[in-house]
Amino acid sequence: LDRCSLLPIDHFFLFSKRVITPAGIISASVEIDNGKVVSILERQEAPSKEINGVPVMDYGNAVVMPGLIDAHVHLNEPGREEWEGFVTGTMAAAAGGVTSLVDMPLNSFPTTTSSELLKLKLASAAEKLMVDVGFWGGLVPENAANLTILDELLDTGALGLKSFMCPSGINDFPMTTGQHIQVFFQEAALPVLAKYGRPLLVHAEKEQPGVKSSQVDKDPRLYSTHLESRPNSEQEAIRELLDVAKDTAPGGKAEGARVHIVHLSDADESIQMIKKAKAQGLNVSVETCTHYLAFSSDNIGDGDTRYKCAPPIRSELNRKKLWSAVNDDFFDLLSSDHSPSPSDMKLPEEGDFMRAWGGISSLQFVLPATWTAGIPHGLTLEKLSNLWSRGPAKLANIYSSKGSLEPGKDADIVVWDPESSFVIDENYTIFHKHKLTPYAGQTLYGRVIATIVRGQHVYQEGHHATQPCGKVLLAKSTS
Ligand SMILES: NC(=O)N[C@H]1NC(=O)NC1=O
Ligand SMILES: [Zn+2]
Ligand SMILES: [Zn+2]
Repeated sequence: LDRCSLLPIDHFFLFSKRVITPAGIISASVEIDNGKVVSILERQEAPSKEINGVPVMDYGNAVVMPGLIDAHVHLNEPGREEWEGFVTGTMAAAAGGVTSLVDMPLNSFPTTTSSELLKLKLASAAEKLMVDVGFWGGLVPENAANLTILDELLDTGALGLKSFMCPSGINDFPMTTGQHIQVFFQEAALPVLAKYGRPLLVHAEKEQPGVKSSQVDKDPRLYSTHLESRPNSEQEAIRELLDVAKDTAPGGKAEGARVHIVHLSDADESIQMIKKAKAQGLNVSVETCTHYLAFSSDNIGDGDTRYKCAPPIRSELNRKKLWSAVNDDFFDLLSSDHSPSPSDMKLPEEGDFMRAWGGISSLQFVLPATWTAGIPHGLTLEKLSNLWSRGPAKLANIYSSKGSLEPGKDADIVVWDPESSFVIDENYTIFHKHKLTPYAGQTLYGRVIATIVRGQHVYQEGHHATQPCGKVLLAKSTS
């Protein structure tokens, strides 16, 4: 018995009337053998129970789609596994239809800022993964001017680098100022980023002088106190970052280097600047997160720190503008920025927004939450799939093997029912280590029926495979 899968067979067909392929949504049978998609054949009705002795799983009208790839997750292990960890994090991912994720270099201790520390991560992840997991390396002042350390970190397989332009909330992951990033980019864009073809991811927010201190007299239980402490926190950081990235355009001095802006919340000035940069050919990409598309400051109650994150969730008007940007194909991908903490660090009793941990717990819910928030805005299944699978696979450079359903690629699949709703109540199993989440109590559309990682049914209808058989996703070294 193969305990990696709830369906211990290597070779099988999936049938569904809604298979999401790069060529559109078709009624088809998908043949899977030895972890790979072998063929996708259009057919209107399910074949019989077997084809030449090979079993057929008939999923009827459920959607068969590439598994989600969440390129922005904090699993916090080693060092802070009491916050989340590889086991609970990847179980939640599997339950939510996420077949690969990329772990952030911070909130774990130590942070992932060198080859040795990445190896420590890899050792710590071994035999705990229910889905496939890659790793971003950290760019911090200490290594930003050390090309040898960065080269080794990428050579060991970090999928790219990530840095913060504001305090990260974690003392051992210090911020890189615009100045640091400028120097780093001048020195390393070609020999490090372009050499490996890997992106620099940036948390693009800047603290505004005087703003924080002007908040001290305000009521910390009001969401507005948090929101107004970071009013235009993204714009100035993005302006500086785009200035640094100007030579990434074709023919530019830094051609081949890529910059990615994580978790955009500001739908005004920041979007205009990024649009302009893209139009000028700069090699920049951008993500937003489900919580910015699902929630707005208008509906956050006093003291409800489950919603505290940075950049902050902004107004309802801003949320609508983010959806317009989704509809205009402005975003390259969506992510969770799952950044949980022990519940007491969210200060649920005091409800103090200024002192509570900033980070939202969401990994298990991003598929139904994105879909539910998107329905009134005309979100299509194909767009959802592109934003949650193709886009992140391209960012992480794993699109040759993942991120779409095509013959030859990994059979990473989520089977789900967009029309079926469920309530996240006390009867619903949350696999995150800590159950505090702003999605609690919500009714969401989009029940996950099965999650398949490289041909293995790792999750089906509330149950996980008994053995974690996820792989680490290491970038190929250039040598
Ligand atoms: N350290 C950390 O995970 N910070 C994350 N949390 C959040 O809300 N935004 C972040 O960048
Ligand atoms: Zn961030
Ligand atoms: Zn993050």
